[in-house]
Amino acid sequence: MTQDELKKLAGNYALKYIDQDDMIVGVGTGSTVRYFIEGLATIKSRIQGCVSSSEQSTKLLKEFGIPVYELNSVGTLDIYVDGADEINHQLKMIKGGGAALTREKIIAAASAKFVCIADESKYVDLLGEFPLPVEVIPMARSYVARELVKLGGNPVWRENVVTDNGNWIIDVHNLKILNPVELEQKINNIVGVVTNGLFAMRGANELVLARSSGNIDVIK
Ligand SMILES: O=C[C@H](O)[C@H](O)[C@H](O)COP(=O)(O)O
Repeated sequence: MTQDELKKLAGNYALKYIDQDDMIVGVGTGSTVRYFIEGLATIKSRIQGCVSSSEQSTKLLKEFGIPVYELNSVGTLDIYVDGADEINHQLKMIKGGGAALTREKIIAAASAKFVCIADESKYVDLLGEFPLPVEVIPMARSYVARELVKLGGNPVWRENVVTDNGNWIIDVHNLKILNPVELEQKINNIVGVVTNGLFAMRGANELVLARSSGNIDVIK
């Protein structure tokens, strides 16, 4: 199966988590989530709506006629479904390849359960081969980059990308992330960092993993 077919398989499988009527579902961003949103559209009469993690997902949800709510107007969400750029065996992730990391992290924090949907290529032993995205306040870009070098990384500014929050992204290459929780905290403590793409303090609760064979494994 192609990677795209596997993403679709994982996205459709996650519909099983919409197991009550009138749920408000937290939705992530990206090409895997796109399939989940397409699936949600087929059961939209059963849900109340969604909270969206990006302008891109909001646009798609609205095109499908799915109501989109502000996070501030709803309570704790039962479920948040999102993809990942890398996920390890402890279900800690690197996210933000699509620059949506900050809103994603906020909705994940405000949700009771985080279900990650991914194809097998995302499942890794050690996080860090995928460059770690860091969202920064624009004026802090060079300062933050110098601090990231001190942490052993090779920061590269993702030029021409502005996040939904009006900020910039630095991708940190060559990090061997042996302690994701510690690194997440250290990077978040650099002044000028909005957040970084390590989802380690709050990882996923379940991973819906589409194996290249076409089988789905649910890892908890
Ligand atoms: O900012 C983007 C998000 O963190 C995505 O969840 C992540 O990049 C995975 O996206 P995709 O499903 O397109 O690989």
